[in-house]
Amino acid sequence: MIVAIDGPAGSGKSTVARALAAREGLTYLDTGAMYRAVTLACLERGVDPADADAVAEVAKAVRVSFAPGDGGAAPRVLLDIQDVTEAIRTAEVDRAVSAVSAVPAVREAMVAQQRRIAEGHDVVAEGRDIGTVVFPKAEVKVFLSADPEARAWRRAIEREGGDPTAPDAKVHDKKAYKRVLADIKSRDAQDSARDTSPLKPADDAVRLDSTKLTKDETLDAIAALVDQRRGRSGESRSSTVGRSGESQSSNPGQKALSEASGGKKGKTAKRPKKADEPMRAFHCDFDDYFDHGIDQWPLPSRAWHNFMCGVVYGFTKLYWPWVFEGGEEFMEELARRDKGTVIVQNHVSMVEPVITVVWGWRHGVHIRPVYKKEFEKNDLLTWVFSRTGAIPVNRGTADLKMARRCQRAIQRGESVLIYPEGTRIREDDKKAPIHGGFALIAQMARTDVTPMAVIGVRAVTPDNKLPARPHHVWFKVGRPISFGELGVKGRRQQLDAMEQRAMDRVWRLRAQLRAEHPGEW
Ligand SMILES: Nc1ncnc2c1ncn2[C@@H]1O[C@H](COP(=O)(O)OP(=O)(O)OP(=O)(O)O)[C@@H](O)[C@H]1O
Ligand SMILES: Nc1ccn([C@@H]2O[C@H](COP(=O)(O)O)[C@@H](O)[C@H]2O)c(=O)n1
Repeated sequence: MIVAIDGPAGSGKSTVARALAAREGLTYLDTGAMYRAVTLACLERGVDPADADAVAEVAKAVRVSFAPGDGGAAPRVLLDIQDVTEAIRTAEVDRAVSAVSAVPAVREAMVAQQRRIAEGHDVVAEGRDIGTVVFPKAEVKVFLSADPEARAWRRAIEREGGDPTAPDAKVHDKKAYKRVLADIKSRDAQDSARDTSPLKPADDAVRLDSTKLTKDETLDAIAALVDQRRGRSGESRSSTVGRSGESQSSNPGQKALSEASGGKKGKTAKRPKKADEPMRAFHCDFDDYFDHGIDQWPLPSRAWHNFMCGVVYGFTKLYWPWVFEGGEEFMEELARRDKGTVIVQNHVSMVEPVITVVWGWRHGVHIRPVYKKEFEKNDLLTWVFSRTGAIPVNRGTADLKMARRCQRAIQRGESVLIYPEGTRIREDDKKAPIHGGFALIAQMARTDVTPMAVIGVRAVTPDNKLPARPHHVWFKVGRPISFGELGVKGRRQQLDAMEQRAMDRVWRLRAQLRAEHPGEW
């Protein structure tokens, strides 16, 4: 499902989209942040935002992506590998961004990146042209507006460090408020008047004016549309919304919104979460397998899983005789506790995740590898991945859905297997940037990170081509690292320290294995 939320600055798009994403398990896409990141790149490179050709070159050269924020906070914005989350929110970027975003080549580059990010995902995307251009077939389209004064008031309070959603919120600096109001009006005018993808409601968008609505009321109104679209219209939400200030229309979504915002108190019915519902044999989709514990799968699926793991276990033991040094202690430790761990390994081939999964299976431990969604080239492959207990990740986005699935798996006692190098590293001197999402997952699940290293696998496919050759494979299992032992305070600092410590351990374990088995890689 795609939920598109468009509207002018300060109307509440990001606030509502983030909350909706968390509530509905959707991937959140802040497209404004992408245009801001390109604008920052221009400013940093001394490119004049009015020079369309030079701006277009910058847009084509940079890659904007997202990484999960700390413990459910807003996603971090990455410009190539630089974290620009805070740097893109300055008044200087505010003033230049509309000129940059009006350049057609910039829009082309960003829209392509946005569609790529959303591929295969349930997404809530917010911006100016989501319902009209980026996702014209979005299942839910909302055009969220508010009076310019209300929007400037919110932004001014926010800039003073206050919370505009608090009941006693006040603007202290009236001059600053006037400057913000002028900036907002100028941005509205530029964004609405440009030739390419101007800010305007899609014909089939539901219009919602948040001037007199609270944040929760706005969220409830949009969530009601999502419910209606998902066929959950019989259920009512616990809170009600006030007047939207918009007239009724014949648009069915608008009607649903009017009903939702009509002031009638709904029953306090808790919508069952999909992951809590038992699975029914032969009535499950891929998501069911990703969302549920392997022990919760229907009997035929568990039987198939056991059969496959048994066959693969036997085959790998014979063809790639493998050992896990320190593996028995690790399994004993896992057996003593009720939570799983986040396993991180170096990545050389496709052999190590397979062996690690069946090694866990042999010990009665479910190890769920996280795999790139790009591998899902067709339904058959997705079927295979889903039945092995693997969990997909949409790389290049703040894939909170994956993070939450992993968190729940760990809390159920399963462990997750992550390759922070992201790609297979087959040369000694090749260094890949580390994807730190594993530390965040461990933090969300309040568990530890277990480093492991593997060698011997490069000789299985020496030219990175099939057929795979028989060869010995060695794993070394490190001691789980807890956040408490890092000796640092603060969520962000702990994440950084964990990423560094865990990967250093992986590489140290690999060096030890290589010393023990000279010539092996
Ligand atoms: N209904 C509301 N009532 C009061 N304040 C709100 C409401 N919705 C959002 N806010 C507050 O207004 C500010 C602006 O909201 P937000 O950043 O979500 O707007 P936006 O439309 O995403 O703006 P932009 O396009 O500039 O990113 C935030 O501080 C938010 O907490
Ligand atoms: N889909 C979009 C989103 C944003 N823009 C431009 O970026 C500016 C900043 O957006 P915020 O949501 O962060 O305020 C905005 O003023 C637009 O110029 C866009 O063109 N299309």
